[in-house]
Amino acid sequence: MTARRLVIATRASRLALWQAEHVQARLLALYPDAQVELLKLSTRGDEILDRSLSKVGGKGLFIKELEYALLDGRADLAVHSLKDVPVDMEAPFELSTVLARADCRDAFVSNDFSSLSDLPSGAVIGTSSLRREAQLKSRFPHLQIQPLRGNLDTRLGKLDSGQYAAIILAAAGLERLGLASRIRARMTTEDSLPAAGQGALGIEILQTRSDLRELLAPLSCPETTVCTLAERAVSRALGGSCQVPLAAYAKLEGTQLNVHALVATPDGKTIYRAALKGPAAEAEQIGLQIAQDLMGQGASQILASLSDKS
Ligand SMILES: NCc1[nH]cc(CCC(=O)O)c1CC(=O)O
Repeated sequence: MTARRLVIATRASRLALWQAEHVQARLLALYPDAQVELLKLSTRGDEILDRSLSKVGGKGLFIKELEYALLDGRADLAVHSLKDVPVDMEAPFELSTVLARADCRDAFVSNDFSSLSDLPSGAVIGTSSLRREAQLKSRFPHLQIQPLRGNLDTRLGKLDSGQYAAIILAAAGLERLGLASRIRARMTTEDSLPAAGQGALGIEILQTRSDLRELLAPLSCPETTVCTLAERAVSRALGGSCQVPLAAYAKLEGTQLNVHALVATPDGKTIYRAALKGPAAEAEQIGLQIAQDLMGQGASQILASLSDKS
């Protein structure tokens, strides 16, 4: 590899910067002669902190500005939390690389309680994720859910100011920011099935950049790639967005992929679950079959009623 310059587009939040710097460090370790720089951008998703994201247009909000930078050549690659990358990425963009996953579980964070089962009736839990809300309401119907927006530091600040008895956050984000000590309990995937791609990082490039595809290949984690292929296939087949309480989680067991998914009503009163094991080589097919299973159970009505409202 000859010396060259690479620019990484990133959001400017502390978590996004950690992720971009992680990719920067991995690239520099591989290509010590390269010059790897960060281009920090503000996205609409970062600017809209007062309204529920599900009402203002969903996940793409966090990545558009980064894609403009790829298009006009200001940046070569964009680093994202895979969870925030729309499942229907289209030409000229490509999800070229999925890196090794950190803990994909949701974390229970509280100053006063050590787990969800310790919370008294009526206690207020902060989360703006419909997926977390539906699963919480189903498992702990005596708790109250209140919206919680903002970056990780903002959300922790709101917990500390006493507005919530507890909040639910992705364990991976807290770990990356050195905040793992705030985690009181990691929720089992039975109690809170994660979002497709949770805990993994994805790199986006222009499809025309086969030079980059090769250069980034050593960063790819084959296990995480295959798991998230299945998870994102479930989400894609269900027209997944953050307007829908939808979870998908895959685990690699030898050569077999074990995939679990659910679709719920936001009140948690109905939860359709599906699971399927199959050869890892058929990851996307397994995801598709799970989505069909969920649709057959009744998920299609939930999806239709939620899209009517938006
Ligand atoms: N929805 C925002 C978001 N996107 C990625 C993470 C954390 C890191 C990850 O899951 O990869 C978070 C925060 C959270 O859900 O608590």
